[in-house]
Amino acid sequence: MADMESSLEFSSSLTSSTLPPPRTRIFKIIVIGDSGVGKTCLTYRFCAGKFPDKTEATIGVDFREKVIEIDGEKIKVQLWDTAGQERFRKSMVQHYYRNVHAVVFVYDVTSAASFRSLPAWIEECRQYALGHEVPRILVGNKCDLRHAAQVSTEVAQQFADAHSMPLFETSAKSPQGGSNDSDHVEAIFMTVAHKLKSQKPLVLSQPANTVTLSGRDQEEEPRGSWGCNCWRS
Ligand SMILES: Nc1nc2c(ncn2[C@@H]2O[C@H](COP(=O)(O)OP(=O)(O)OP(=O)(O)O)[C@@H](O)[C@H]2O)c(=O)[nH]1
Repeated sequence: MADMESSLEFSSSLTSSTLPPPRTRIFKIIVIGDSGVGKTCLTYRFCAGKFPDKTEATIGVDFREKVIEIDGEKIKVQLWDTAGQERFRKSMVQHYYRNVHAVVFVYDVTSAASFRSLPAWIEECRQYALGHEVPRILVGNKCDLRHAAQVSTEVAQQFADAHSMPLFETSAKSPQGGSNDSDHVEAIFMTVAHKLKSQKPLVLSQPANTVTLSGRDQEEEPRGSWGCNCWRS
């Protein structure tokens, strides 16, 4: 009996010490759009849960991460907040586009110019070989400034439909996402994460107890297809 107990003890300690740590999947999502549309505020809002006190133009790229749990699985959402200003993005741009799992295009609902720039941002994605198999969403930010809106929901929806993207209108600033009919920032990124999680095959992963600040050196794995625009939350 004593032998049996000690062998059980041995086998359980062997199991716990030899099992690899559980792996946490990482979803790399890049956020792009003109300077000033609110990319930093949106990513900060999702990761820190609040509107930042103060922001400055992003130089190169900033990373923000948040671990979320979906259906009992911990997933790391890694948001790459890219610089909108050309002079601050040139040297970094090729790094944004490596191993990307989803793209968030942002425009400012109070800036028609930022909306008109969207085709150029889509074209840049195409140049870096991000095709329609990579999930993309369109976000109209600053809905708390509806009175100053220059881009109507109808026009934005037509553009989104033409590019097979779901449209979300939100506010990084308002606690409730802007007006009553606006989307919550958290819900938008969670919707993207749910979609990515449901994709097969699996995406990047790492042991749960390691920290990654950059996705640059991670190996690429095949992605599933996600071309339809029918998954609005
Ligand atoms: N009213 C309002 N202002 C916002 C909102 N989101 C961002 N802003 C403001 O818009 C300005 C630009 O926001 P950022 O998040 O720095 O913009 P960005 O797109 O990251 O800009 P770059 O880093 O230059 O590419 C700041 O003054 C923010 O306070 C919003 O939802 N509502």
